[in-house]
Amino acid sequence: MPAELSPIDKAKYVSARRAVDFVEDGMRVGLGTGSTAAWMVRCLGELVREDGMMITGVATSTRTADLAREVGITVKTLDEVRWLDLTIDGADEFDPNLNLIKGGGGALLHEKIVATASDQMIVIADLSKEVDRLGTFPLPVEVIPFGWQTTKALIEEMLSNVEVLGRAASLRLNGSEPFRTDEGNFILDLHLRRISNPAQLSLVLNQIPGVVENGLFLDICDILVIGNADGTVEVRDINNGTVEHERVDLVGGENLFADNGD
Ligand SMILES: O=C[C@H](O)[C@H](O)[C@H](O)COP(=O)(O)O
Repeated sequence: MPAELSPIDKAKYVSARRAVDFVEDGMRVGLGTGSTAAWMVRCLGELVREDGMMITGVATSTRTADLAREVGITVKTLDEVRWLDLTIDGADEFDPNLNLIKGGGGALLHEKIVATASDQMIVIADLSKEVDRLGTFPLPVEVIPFGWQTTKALIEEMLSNVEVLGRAASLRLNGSEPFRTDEGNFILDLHLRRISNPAQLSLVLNQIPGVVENGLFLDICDILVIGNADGTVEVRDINNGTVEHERVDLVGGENLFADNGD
């Protein structure tokens, strides 16, 4: 008897299940990182194993690559594939224009490179990620370890010149050590509370020496699939302005549950 999913896992599963409907045989697919994206990788693996779908996955983190191989997806590097048909990924926040904050799991750099290399980006999320204005979730910024305290001070100084409510930056830790990204870099989390001009902030952040990339994903997401615990999903398409409501069968998620490791 499969285990019952928690409400949050039901929401994540149905968003992931609906999103993989966009994947077609032969596609090159960017595979996001995080707990919602892990559901998507599991769903895709099922399509590969049970329906014989042929896809090539490009993973945005080593943990996603490991999971994808485990479930039967062929994984290649972005340099082998170059361009992707679509990327499916989670988000930490989304606003009404489908602008995002990402990087809660520290994978923002690879995620942004992969999403930018894709014809289409589909974001999967539950309603807890919806905000009127970005900034409640601390904005992750990937910085190189060399001189990171100077980089942090430059970021905090810059923040006094842009329209945000908070100004503090904190070094992300893994236990007592700095958290390391897949590139060996550090993450500074910016506690901004409200970002009035995300485009301006993204530009100025990326001009600071030592900053590699920031977690603002602006004008990159094409379709957002919001999952709910009752099995309903909302599919918002920013390009054609449509919003559709559908229902997804939850039983498939319970069968996948035992294996969903992220
Ligand atoms: O670095 C991690 C990614 O940007 C994730 O997609 C994001 O943090 C959302 O993760 P989750 O689906 O676990 O909430």
